[in-house]
Amino acid sequence: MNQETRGAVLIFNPGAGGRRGVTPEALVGALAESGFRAEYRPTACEEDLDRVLEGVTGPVFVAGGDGTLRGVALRLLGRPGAQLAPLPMGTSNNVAATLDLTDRTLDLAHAYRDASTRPLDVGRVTAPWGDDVFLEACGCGAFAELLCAYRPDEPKSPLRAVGALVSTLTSFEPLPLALAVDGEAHPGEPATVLEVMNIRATGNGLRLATNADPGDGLLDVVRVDALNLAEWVASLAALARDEFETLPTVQTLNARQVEISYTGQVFHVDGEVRPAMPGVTGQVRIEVQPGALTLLLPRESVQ
Ligand SMILES: Nc1ncnc2c1ncn2[C@@H]1O[C@H](COP(=O)(O)OP(=O)(O)OP(=O)(O)O)[C@@H](O)[C@H]1O
Repeated sequence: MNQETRGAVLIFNPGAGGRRGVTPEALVGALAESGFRAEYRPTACEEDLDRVLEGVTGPVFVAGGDGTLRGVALRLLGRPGAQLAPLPMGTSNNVAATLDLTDRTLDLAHAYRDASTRPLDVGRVTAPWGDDVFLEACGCGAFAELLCAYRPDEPKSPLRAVGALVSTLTSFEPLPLALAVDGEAHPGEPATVLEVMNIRATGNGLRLATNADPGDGLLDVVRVDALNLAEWVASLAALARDEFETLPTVQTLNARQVEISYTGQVFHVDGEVRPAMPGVTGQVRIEVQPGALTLLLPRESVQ
């Protein structure tokens, strides 16, 4: 691809957790050396993206974490020619980690000198609370409850995270869920976690779907049985070893379409919470939209 005179837009989240002294000016300079005339369009909050991305097509470099990438991705959906170019600068960077974008932000901007495109699937959700789109994952159970207890809209706090973990683990009851995958019913015991994943990790780098590929046109359904204390400990140890899917308490299925019974339980969509709606019943329907977005990535990271 000849990138010598390509115009582009740079989105830079000054509040992203992994910024470490990187500036938008330094990124514009590095991208210029990589062959992109990147115009930096400042944003003070996610809502500003509506204004700065109006009518934008072509490459959009996103310096930020998963929240910033989600904000840009949702606005580029359905725009022909738009390309999402991640420059991971967040705390967890789950999407970037799945794409093997592990270089430092500025080094990565230089690596775009030799860039190439690849498709990125998204998950589409139709639920009693409304319609949603996810890049990472959507699910219910202990992780969604934990995120809800943590209150992700408030400033990050390790102390609040510990409090949320303790309150969730001591009060959580496994959910008796009806699950259908590509139209086939999967009866099972109550579940501790049910996650529909597009990438390998969600939350604070929880690698629940070790082998997920965000461009294969499939979602990974990860279901965890009710756990006793020893199994909780084994699960955490397996997560740390990146072997979560090998646990006997975990089932993983590939799916194009998933239906989960809804009895008002808390869900999460990427890093956002969809709070409990007591008394409401129905279905949560989740479908993959293959290649809904186009990624622009350094060629060395495109398999
Ligand atoms: N374009 C933007 N400009 C300014 N602020 C933004 C923008 N997009 C999102 N934000 C705000 O910044 C917060 C943090 O962003 P982000 O999630 O990208 O960083 P992080 O939390 O450090 O990374 P990660 O989600 O990978 O752990 C978001 O929750 C949102 O409130």
